[in-house]
Amino acid sequence: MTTLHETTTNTSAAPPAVPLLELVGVTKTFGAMTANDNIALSIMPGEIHAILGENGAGKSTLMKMIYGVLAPDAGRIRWNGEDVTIRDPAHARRLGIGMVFQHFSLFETLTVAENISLSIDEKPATLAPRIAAIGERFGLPLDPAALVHSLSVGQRQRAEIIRCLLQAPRLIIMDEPTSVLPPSGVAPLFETIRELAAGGCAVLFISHKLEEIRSLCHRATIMRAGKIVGSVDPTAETSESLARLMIGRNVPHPTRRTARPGKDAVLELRDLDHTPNDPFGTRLEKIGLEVRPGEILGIAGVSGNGQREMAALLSGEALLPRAERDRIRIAGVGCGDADAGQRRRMGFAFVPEERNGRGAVPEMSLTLNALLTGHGAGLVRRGFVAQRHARHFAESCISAMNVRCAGPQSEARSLSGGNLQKFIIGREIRLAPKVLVASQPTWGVDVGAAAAIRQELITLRDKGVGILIISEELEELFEVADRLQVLFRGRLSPSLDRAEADTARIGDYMTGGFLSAPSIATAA
Ligand SMILES: Nc1ncnc2c1ncn2[C@@H]1O[C@H](COP(=O)(O)OP(=O)(O)OP(=O)(O)O)[C@@H](O)[C@H]1O
Repeated sequence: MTTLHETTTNTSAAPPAVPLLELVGVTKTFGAMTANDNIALSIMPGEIHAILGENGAGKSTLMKMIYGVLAPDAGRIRWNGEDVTIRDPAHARRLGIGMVFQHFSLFETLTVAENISLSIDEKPATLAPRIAAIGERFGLPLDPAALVHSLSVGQRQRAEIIRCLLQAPRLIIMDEPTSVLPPSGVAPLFETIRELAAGGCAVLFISHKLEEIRSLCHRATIMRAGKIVGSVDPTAETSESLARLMIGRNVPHPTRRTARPGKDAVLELRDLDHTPNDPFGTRLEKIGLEVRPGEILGIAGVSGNGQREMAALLSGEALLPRAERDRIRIAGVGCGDADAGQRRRMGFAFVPEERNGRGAVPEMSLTLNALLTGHGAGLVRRGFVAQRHARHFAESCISAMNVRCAGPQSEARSLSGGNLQKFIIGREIRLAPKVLVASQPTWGVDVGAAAAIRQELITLRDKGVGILIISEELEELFEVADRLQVLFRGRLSPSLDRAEADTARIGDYMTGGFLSAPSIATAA
């Protein structure tokens, strides 16, 4: 293993290069939890530097200190060879540090341009064409006039990335920037990053996608439980060896046997047309699908093609008129007009793509978050919360999913992104549903935990549960789904068995290839 300095020190007579950013002995604790322990790190101008680590390893905490969101308890931060105390994000931006957050920091009721104008100090009207232009140039198309609450997670992340690029930073911190980008958006983003680096901008890049790190980054620093455990040239590693360095063991691959689905569907959408209230939403047309007990149906497609609208209709967040209730059926019973609580009582469980706000209440403890959807599962008795049961239930989610936290009393917001996701999945699985709908189930989750979640989903399927997974990650769908359908511009493709669903076929469907098929064209 080489160290950073071995690769960056110039052996000629040129003066030693000064790191753009240097961390010396940086430490941060939260109560008894040491999130960052004596961190030493240096980044040169023009370097694309990956920070790798399991969920909860301390990556985001470290980035937040560099961006002035958190203050270190000990240690020094040096910028361009001089000690600095980064007081807040505005100070970081003045220094030339930009950050794309994993949890979005956009105001929902403002437009994209209004949001960006808050940190750029330029009028939304003059910003709008620049936003459109930079979006166009970097393959991140986005309507500057769109209200943020109407955007998908992927589109919100685009807004964050564009905001950061507009500030022309000298160091750009990207916390899982590709996790919700469409596959076609990754290559242009990498081109952007390479261009930025060629111009001398340093990039700190956090990702759980090891192939991305191998193809993009010059160095990778590996963190485990708050400490740096290594620094490598990722191009000289394989994904397996990087994963091993990160989690300290080989990553298991989920095992599965052929599905033996039951006959009668546990979830059906029949010829469903739906125009969302949101003017920026996607209209759904003639959506039809069936999930039987003991099978996993995967919905592939790039986010923004109706995934949000479909998830809202499935979960009961958006309702159909009573006359159309039969277009959505759970275990054969029409429920299109039933609210989320009624559907849950019918055996429906749901993992939304947004863990904060929809999947969990950030300010509440994990026990109370377990109660949110688990109250019907014996956690409330005679109108009173059964405290002990609720705590045990939360504890069982924590231990089964290996959630890194201080215990069931921890507030949801104190968990790292991936750990909160693991908790939410664990909670929904433990409700013993008849049907589970999970949207982007492993978004932001490390490779080891993603494999564990996929295995849990397969095990749940084998117990006879019908599962619908909406995911942008084709690899994931190929690993867990028994059948696949693709959502494109609010239309759902015919179903393909996993054996017939190769990347080329799905890719064709993802660009609307199925719409020219005679049966669909007629239906249109
Ligand atoms: N505000 C906070 N209060 C208490 N604990 C916190 C707080 N912020 C972070 N932690 C804890 O610090 C540890 C490191 O969290 P951090 O978010 O830095 O991890 P991460 O490596 O970015 O994980 P992920 O890959 O899941 O995003 C976690 O155990 C987390 O629970």
